Amino acid sequence: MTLLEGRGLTKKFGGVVAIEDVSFTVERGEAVGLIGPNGAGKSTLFRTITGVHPPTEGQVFFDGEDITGESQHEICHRGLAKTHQIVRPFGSLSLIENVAVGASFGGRTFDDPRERAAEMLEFVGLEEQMHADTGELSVGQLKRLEIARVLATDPEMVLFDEVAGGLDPEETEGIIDLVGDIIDEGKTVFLIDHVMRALMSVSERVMVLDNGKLIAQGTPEEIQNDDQVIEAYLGEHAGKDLSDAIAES
Ligand SMILES: Nc1ncnc2c1ncn2[C@@H]1O[C@H](COP(=O)(O)OP(=O)(O)OP(=O)(O)O)[C@@H](O)[C@H]1O
Repeated sequence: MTLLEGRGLTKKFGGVVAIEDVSFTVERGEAVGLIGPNGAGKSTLFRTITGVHPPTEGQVFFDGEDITGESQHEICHRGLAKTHQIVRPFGSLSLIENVAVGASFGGRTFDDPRERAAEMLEFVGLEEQMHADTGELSVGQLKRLEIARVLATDPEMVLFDEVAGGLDPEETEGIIDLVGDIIDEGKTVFLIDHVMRALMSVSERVMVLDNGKLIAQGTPEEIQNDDQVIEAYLGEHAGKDLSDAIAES
């Protein structure tokens, strides 16, 4: 059953067409990856879905309802949440306080937001740092904190925007394992990542954006052998084929 659907989504910034006529569906419980060269429109698509900015044209449906034009807050309350590409916690608050604030975003009420925050921090492996200052965290730990913040809102579906960006290989593996745990818990997941090997290891299906257009979708294996996808990436990794780009990512 379809949980998220985009119909003819276009987003223009002045003369720049960031995404153009993008239509897609994500089924309940599915894990879908979104790839594409730099500037292809991936983050814009995620922001358009989650109410950061409304589409110029087209509609977004979540759980059968038209959510086009709703605020981030309203969309979060429906159970559709997104991690931020650049994590900016409240520096003056401890980890548990940051996540407890997250638990209240979207207007959801929990009997004890701190208890919920503590559970989420444990789930992402930050229980020992619960009362620490966010300034003491590594990039990998900040990404885990961001995941805890989003999970605290009790989403049915999570959009991960480059959750492995800027991490070393070991941290990347840890974060991707965590995304795998979230998928195993039954959440529907849509994720962008430049670390394609990692993305393909957790995605059942992969969609490809190039120049704002959805040019292909299929299983990770189909995508790696798709001529249009290989061509889109050849521009970025001149002289290499897609499998090399994936192996090196
Ligand atoms: N707020 C904005 N104002 C103006 N132009 C924007 C804005 N956001 C995105 N763009 C433009 O839209 C296009 C798509 O950008 P977007 O960040 O969505 O691509 P991306 O695929 O996520 O790229 P990357 O992989 O480098 O993060 C780019 O040309 C970008 O400059």
